[in-house]
Amino acid sequence: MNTSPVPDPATASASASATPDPSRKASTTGGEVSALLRPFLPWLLVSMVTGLAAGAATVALLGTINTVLHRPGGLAGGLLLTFVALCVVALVGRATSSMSTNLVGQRLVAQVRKTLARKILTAPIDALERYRTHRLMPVLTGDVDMISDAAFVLSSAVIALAITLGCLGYLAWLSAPLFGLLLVALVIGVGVQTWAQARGIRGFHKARDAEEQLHKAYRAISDGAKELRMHRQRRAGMYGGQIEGTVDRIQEINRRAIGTYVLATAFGSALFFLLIALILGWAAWRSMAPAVLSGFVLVLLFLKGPLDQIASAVPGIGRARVAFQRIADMSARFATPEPFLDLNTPGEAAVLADTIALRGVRYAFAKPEGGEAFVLGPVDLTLRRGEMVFIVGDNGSGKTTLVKLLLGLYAPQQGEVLLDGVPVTDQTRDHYRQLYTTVFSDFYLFEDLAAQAGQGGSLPARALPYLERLEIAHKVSVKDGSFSTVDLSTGQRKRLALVHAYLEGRPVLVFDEWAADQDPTFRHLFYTELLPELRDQGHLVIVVSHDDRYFHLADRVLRMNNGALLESPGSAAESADQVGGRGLRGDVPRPTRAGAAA
Ligand SMILES: Nc1ncnc2c1ncn2[C@@H]1O[C@H](COP(=O)(O)OP(=O)(O)OP(=O)(O)O)[C@@H](O)[C@H]1O
Repeated sequence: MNTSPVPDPATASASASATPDPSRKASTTGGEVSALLRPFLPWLLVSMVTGLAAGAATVALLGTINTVLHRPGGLAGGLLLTFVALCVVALVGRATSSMSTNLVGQRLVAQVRKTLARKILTAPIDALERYRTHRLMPVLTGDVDMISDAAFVLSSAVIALAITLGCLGYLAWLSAPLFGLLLVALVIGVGVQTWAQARGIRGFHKARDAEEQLHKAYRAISDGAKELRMHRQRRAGMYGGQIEGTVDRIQEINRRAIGTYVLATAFGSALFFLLIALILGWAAWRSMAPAVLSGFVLVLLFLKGPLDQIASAVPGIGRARVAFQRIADMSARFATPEPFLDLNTPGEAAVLADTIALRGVRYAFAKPEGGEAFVLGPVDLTLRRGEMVFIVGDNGSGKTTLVKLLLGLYAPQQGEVLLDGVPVTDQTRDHYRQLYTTVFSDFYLFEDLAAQAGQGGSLPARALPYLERLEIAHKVSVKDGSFSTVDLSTGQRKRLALVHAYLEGRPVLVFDEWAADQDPTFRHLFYTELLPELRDQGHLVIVVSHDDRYFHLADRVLRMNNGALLESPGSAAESADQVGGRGLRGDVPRPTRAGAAA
């Protein structure tokens, strides 16, 4: 029996899909953020060193200017050379620091984009299903862009910080008592900014939560556009209640958060002018060398620029921190990829020699709020090459879940799947999946047929007979490895998905409610000709269906009933008459819930 490491989500908290737990967030974020930044440490170091050099050179320039102001000869001789050299260092240092910070920012964004895409592509399907799409998109777009924007701001903020530190050093050297005064003002200013930052970040977190709600509403107005046209009350509720309310809430939260920063910055400016007044007062009270006083005031006034730059960068950096936490949280949720899921090499084609079997397979979903957890199985089932098997049952009885287990999309929490008698393991599951071509009821139609291009023969020529057979050749052609259009009716799009299936030529074909959108004539053709032909070509054909008029055509009918599998007694006997017993195993009907014999 497979002792899969996949945890039973039934025992997991149903809140897994809700807002992240802050304590968990804090513990995961630090690690994820430092893992994201680690590859860029050398560049960050370059940025820091050159930024500090530019800052030091700028401060030295200020010192030189102050000296020149109090020297009779003005800017000449050695001082001129020093001035020019310092200008060069300040400019080159600033440019290098800006470029390396920007490079780090852009590479970081590119890295985050690739990492997230990779994580989504390799995440277990059930983990993706728990993390809802309306939560995924704001992270992939808004949060990543936020970091990109912050990278620009950060580069000037780093230099401003370097200049500030240099200026502080110079001021300390100029006059210890005046520097003492400045230090007191700085401690108060930094304290107020820190308070503003904490308050601002709290606000940005709230706004970010509301943005998820907004995204959900945006999805509803695009995906549910038709329904909303038809229902005035719902439309009004959607706009007035959900969108307007959420947008106003976001606006209000952001306004307050940024307002806090603005107040803190204004307070900082007031403090600054008070400080200058105090220094001038001090100079009047205690005699002081003019060069010291002018130098102090000159550098202090200059310092206002970098300080303002840092203050204006703080909200953006605060928002980037929130965005970073969301990215890190999503990253941590998908931290356990499916093992052995290859993104690079096409690999060998999978082969079905004889059977696919489920042995004691059980799967339980997480318990939804206020509802019962759905449990499927344990299920025992053997399917053979060249069989046409229908999976039938009421809505919500577990047909799609059974198919997902069969396809290897869900790993069984108990039991095992066997391919030709060999258990499918984590290592072989992705290869095993390549046996199947699927058309789900909520299928996604890829326009390009590139995956089939390498199989010899011209793709348009190979596709044409299928397009003709499915009566869509007058609408669609294949050009440059893609369908010329997918702007078709739902039924026609499903026919295109079937063309994919034909062209792929994989051993097992799975159709989940394929015929539901087809007209009666084509539905008849599907059940009576297309499916039997595929079966006769040696494919194992699995059909999830509610079309009871055609159940008698199946070699076997498997009925799902509230998570239990029951092989329909009629189907085997009926089918035995019709298909000469092909693919039948003479199984007796057997409920395969817990306790059933394997
Ligand atoms: N991602 C999920 N999380 C939690 N429960 C789920 C999830 N997907 C399905 N379920 C539950 O599992 C049960 C079986 O769902 P499934 O989609 O397998 O039914 P089905 O037989 O294919 O239904 P239908 O005929 O309506 O397509 C449902 O009751 C549903 O509530």
